[in-house]
Amino acid sequence: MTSSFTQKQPESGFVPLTLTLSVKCRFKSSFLRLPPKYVLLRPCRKLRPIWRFYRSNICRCCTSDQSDVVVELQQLLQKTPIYLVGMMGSGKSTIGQSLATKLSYSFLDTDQVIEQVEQRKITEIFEQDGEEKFRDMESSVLHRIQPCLGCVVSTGGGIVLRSSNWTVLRSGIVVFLDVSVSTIMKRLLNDTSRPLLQGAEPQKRLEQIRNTRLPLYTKADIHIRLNDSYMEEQLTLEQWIDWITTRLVEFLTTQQYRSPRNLS
Ligand SMILES: Nc1ncnc2c1ncn2[C@@H]1O[C@H](COP(=O)(O)OP(=O)(O)OP(=O)(O)O)[C@@H](O)[C@H]1O
Ligand SMILES: O=C(O)C1=C[C@@H](O)[C@@H](O)[C@H](O)C1
Repeated sequence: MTSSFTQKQPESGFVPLTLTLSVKCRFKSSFLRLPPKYVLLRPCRKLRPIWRFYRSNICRCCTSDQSDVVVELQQLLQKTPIYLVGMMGSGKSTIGQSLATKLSYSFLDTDQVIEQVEQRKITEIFEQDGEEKFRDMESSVLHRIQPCLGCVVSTGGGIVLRSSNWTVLRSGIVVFLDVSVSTIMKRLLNDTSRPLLQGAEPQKRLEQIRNTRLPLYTKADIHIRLNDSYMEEQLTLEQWIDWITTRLVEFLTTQQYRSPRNLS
């Protein structure tokens, strides 16, 4: 995709603008792979198709507003399910609900479905039946909701542990919300609903869990990561959603998309 065009020196008809796109775009990471050197303001007729391609593929983030991106994404998705994975407290349920609303998708949370089916809280299930039994329930719910066309599914933090779950996850687009342990600790400071964090030294436990699961989480199609806990806390929900939608469009319009998916 990096056409020789982007490396060209300015010629007549080009107005060189050494714009740093990061000034205009909120999230550098989604398009820094194709940094344009020159922006064509008055392209000659021969170059107009290239310019159109350039504008729609490289400067999407700068030239369109988010509603354009959402419409484009809906068309690209064709109801393909989106599975959010990540650590407890990474925001899968919170972000999932908003993302679903934005895309006119339905929203499902595997933890909530388990609690409704079992008529028990997850902490009670862990206490009474143990973690393995909970994992069976989680797996069963995930398989039963398939194919969840037009759904954003917020999954339990441990869904990635069972390889059989990946056959379902792979029927959609898997998005890993990677939030730092320090941010999770702040979010879940007074929370008692996550059984795995109820022992002593919850931060140490979170770090252990994250380290063990990271190779599994990173099997996701899209990895959403800021690498900066201060920024993580500053980002509004709307900004998280804009970022994810932009990354989804990018994913679906590049060769990263492993179509066709098994949606039957
Ligand atoms: N972007 C955010 N900014 C600030 N707080 C957030 C954000 N996302 C989630 N939270 C808060 O963090 C807590 C956990 O969020 P949420 O339940 O969405 O995480 P989760 O990934 O679904 O967790 P779990 O896997 O344990 O269900 C909630 O109190 C929520 O309000
Ligand atoms: O990370 C985990 O293993 C868990 C995360 C939550 O979503 C719940 O599924 C449960 O508390 C276990």
